[in-house]
Amino acid sequence: MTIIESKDLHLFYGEKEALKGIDLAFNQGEITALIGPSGCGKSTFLRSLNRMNDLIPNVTIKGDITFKNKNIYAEETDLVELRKQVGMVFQQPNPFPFSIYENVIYGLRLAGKTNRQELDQIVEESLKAAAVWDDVKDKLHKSALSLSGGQQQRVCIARVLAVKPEVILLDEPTSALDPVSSGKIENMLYELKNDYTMIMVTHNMQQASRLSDKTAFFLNGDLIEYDKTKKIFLNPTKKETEDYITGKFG
Ligand SMILES: Nc1ncnc2c1ncn2[C@@H]1O[C@H](COP(=O)(O)OP(=O)(O)OP(=O)(O)O)[C@@H](O)[C@H]1O
Repeated sequence: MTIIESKDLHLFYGEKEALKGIDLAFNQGEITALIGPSGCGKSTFLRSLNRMNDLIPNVTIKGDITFKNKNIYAEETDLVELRKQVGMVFQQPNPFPFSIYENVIYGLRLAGKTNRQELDQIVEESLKAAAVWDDVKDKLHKSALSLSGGQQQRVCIARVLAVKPEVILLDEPTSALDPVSSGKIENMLYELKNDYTMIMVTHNMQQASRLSDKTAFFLNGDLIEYDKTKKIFLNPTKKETEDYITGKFG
């Protein structure tokens, strides 16, 4: 079942057309990898899915994005609610300068939740799901900034999980991390696969092929090919896809 979908999506930064009519539908419970050379529009597309591009001046968007059959660009859209349901993890871990505990419950506090017992439980569940509970359980009230980059990224993922999103957007979530931390996050995302729909920009072809059900290949603002990950990696239809996968460019 489709949960989020773009229809003929065009995005301009000033005069520059960064997305040239993207049609893509994401199924509930699947992980999709967005791949393609630098500057082809992957992050721009990802950010459009929860309206993060709204924050950038001079952006014009045409076409539609629907989340659970509702147009997210409609005037009545509640952006806080949208970003809760369609959460985002960035390339650089971005914990707030508060304690680990306060980071995880940030969204819940905004939503007015104050029951200590309930918050404690959500903190534990979210940190466990993000595979960082054992690292931090004895220092929940220490600053999140005191953690390693990999631990910070997992706390940021816990922060997203705590508000129970339906879709998680990940923009190169492991590219700033060492291989051990990256591996931990990859395994954790794999475990979360059944409970969430995930859409992930990655430059790491092994990561895309290990983790994702579907892969979308972008080039110069166009979607060139979108299919099951196996098909894209083993038997792509388009020559451009094959050239990219085999490392001929990018
Ligand atoms: N805030 C912005 N203002 C103007 N142009 C932008 C902005 N962000 C991105 N662009 C341009 O839009 C195009 C697509 O960029 P985008 O970051 O989406 O590509 P990408 O495929 O995610 O690249 P990378 O893999 O390097 O992150 C590029 O030409 C980029 O220079």
